[in-house]
Amino acid sequence: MNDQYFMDLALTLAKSVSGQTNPNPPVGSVVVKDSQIVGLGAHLKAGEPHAEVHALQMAGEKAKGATIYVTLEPCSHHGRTPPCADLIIEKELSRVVIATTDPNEKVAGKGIERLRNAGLQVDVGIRKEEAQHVNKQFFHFIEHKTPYVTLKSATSLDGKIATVSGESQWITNEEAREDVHFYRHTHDAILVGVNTVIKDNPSLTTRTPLGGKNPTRIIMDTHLRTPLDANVVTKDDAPTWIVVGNQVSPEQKEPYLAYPHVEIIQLEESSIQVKTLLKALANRKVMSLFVEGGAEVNGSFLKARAVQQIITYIAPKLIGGKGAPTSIGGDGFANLSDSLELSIISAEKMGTDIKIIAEPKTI
Ligand SMILES: Nc1c(/N=C/[C@H](O)[C@H](O)[C@H](O)COP(=O)(O)O)[nH]c(=O)[nH]c1=O
Repeated sequence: MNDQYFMDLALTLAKSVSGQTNPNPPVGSVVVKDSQIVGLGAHLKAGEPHAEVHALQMAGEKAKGATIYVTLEPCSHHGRTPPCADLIIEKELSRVVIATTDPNEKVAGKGIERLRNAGLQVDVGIRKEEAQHVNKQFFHFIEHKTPYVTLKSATSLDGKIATVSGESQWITNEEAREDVHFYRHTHDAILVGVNTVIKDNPSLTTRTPLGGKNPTRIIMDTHLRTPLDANVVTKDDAPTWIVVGNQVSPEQKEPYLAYPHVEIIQLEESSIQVKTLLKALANRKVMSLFVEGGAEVNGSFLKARAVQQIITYIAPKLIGGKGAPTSIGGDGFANLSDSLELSIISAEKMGTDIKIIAEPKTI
């Protein structure tokens, strides 16, 4: 047995609650005494006990003299729950192993300092990269005060998202389409352009075999063309925010007031700038955004370089056609040197299709 073994278990617990702890980070914790696991836990929901509290509750008396593994530095400030650092001291553990420190400059290092001042041995950095990956949405939001953006595309092998006649359902297979719903569950909001609403009339809800959290539906719709009979308007299984430009009149907005779950967010500018949109969403505590297209919307996010993760599903079929749309439209980059350089994080078969996860190269 070693520290990595127990931290891997804590990370598995943290990964398992991705998407349900927002606006808090997903955290996992394991308590070990004489190489025996005596307690484990994860933070299950914002406002409820932190992972350490669950693990220490399970450990009971065995916590005395034990080691606690936690994927994120124990909190030292009074949030909606008392500080975990104080609880660890009170339960008289002897050692604390932390994967990564808190990115929030207000609290970074304070929990560690308090634990060391109380005489506990504290080791930091076991499985640091993995923990930062588990918390990537939360860390990005804290550091940049703007939502973590995942751009998703589903294309044919020749990069098309529809035929020249506009037919698009379906290009990728059942398994790939179900996989998309996992990302809907783990992101606070999902965004599509009004053309996708008009063409596909999507519901944008999370439909996995066991359900899942529905993200807030965001429609980029400068001139408010979202049809009143669209699913995102008539169905209230998730909030719908329609983002419009400053030329939309009160009369145009009035019919949407009949739908309590629909809200119109009017920006100061005539055409929606991605950066302004993201700021407005961050102000509404949207920490993560899943962009499902279409091509023009994807093009605007690419141009703004406002993308942290790209998920592409590729089906083994060729569609062709000069006029058939590809996954990223817009103006694009005239010079190759301006293209967005990526790192391929993973490439895996998904039934007959391929799923590729990529991230922009860190500058
Ligand atoms: N055309 C394809 C996709 N098309 C994605 C479009 O955004 C489509 O409108 C929404 O996925 C529909 O949402 P909902 O199911 O009604 O909630 N996405 C895919 O993953 N594969 C494809 O083949």
